[in-house]
Amino acid sequence: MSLALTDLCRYPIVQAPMAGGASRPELAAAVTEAGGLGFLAAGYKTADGMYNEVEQLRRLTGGPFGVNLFMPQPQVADPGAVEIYRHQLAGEAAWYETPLGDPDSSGDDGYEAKVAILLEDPVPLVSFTFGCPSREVLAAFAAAGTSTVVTVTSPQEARNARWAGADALCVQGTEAGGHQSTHRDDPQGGLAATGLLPLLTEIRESVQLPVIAAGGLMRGSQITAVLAAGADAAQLGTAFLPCPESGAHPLHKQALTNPLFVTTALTRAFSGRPARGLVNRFVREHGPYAPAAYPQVHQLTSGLRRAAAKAGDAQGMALWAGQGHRMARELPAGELVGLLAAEMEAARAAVSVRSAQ
Ligand SMILES: Cc1cc2nc3c(=O)[nH]c(=O)nc-3n(C[C@H](O)[C@H](O)[C@H](O)COP(=O)(O)O)c2cc1C
Repeated sequence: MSLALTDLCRYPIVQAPMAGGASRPELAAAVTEAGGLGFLAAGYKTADGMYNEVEQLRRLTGGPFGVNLFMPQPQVADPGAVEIYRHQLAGEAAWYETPLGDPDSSGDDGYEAKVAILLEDPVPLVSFTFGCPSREVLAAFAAAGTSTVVTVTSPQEARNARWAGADALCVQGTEAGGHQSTHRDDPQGGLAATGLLPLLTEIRESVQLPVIAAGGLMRGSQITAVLAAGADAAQLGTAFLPCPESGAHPLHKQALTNPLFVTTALTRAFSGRPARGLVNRFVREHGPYAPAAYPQVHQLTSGLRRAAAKAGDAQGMALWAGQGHRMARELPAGELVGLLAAEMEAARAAVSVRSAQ
């Protein structure tokens, strides 16, 4: 089965799955109802938590949607490096009056159980992040009538995903907010080497699969540009963060366009894996020292992140955002989808006028 996104939704606009609470069923439903494709994020949730959200979403819309799963990560981190980072974060724990998490607690978020639920009660689309599922798992989804998307950050990952049987790829450039979805974490900084457009072009030339482009896309004109470069659809995360239906923390929403947060960076500070977020005090102080240790660092800092959010301290929160964050617009999700579609149309018209001259 190959993925005909245009059969699934009116506009080639995918709302990115966003773990950590942003992509709530209300957000996914509003996007789907407006003619885009809404997504739920199952990462960091229990299998029951994912199931409840799927049921909630089904009550809100009869339209198509996707569910995103994190691939389980091998626990290969250097324990000495994690201990040193724990020592470094002791001052944060004292400041926020909260203990550091246990880095060795199981990082298993119930991948197998989630796969079993989604096979028993199929959804239209399932996407995978941080790796590629086995051929057996992808074949089982195909047999259940579910289309599969594997997120890739390099041509090699794209070829592997095609071999494994993915129906489509989500090509993620380094501009993207949140974690880089590299299939292997390279301690030297991650394998994702290029921005979206060159990566998209290279993958389109070597892998014949439908492609969803992701990373830094905030305006309809940018979506038109990636479609012209060979993408079948665009996946936007940061653009949907400020929507009233998004569950992002109010400080996170405000920070996107706050001139205090000028820039983003890829940092391991919060999770031990490269992820793009606004540069705040925590990123500046700890990013350079954070070890390549996912999910150990994620577990170590989980209480700190919660405490900073509770204290209303954006300088200690993980403010995931893509490079286009300054262009974020606070609109209801349905209106944002309509505006993006109108901007795409305007950009297409401008190009055809220019080429006719
Ligand atoms: C807050 C946030 C959380 C994210 N969580 C996930 C996730 O759970 N699964 C996933 O595949 N991608 C996740 N992403 C990455 C998006 O899928 C997508 O690649 C990215 O948002 C595209 O870049 P943009 O934010 O500039 O639009 C997340 C992004 C953000 C901003």
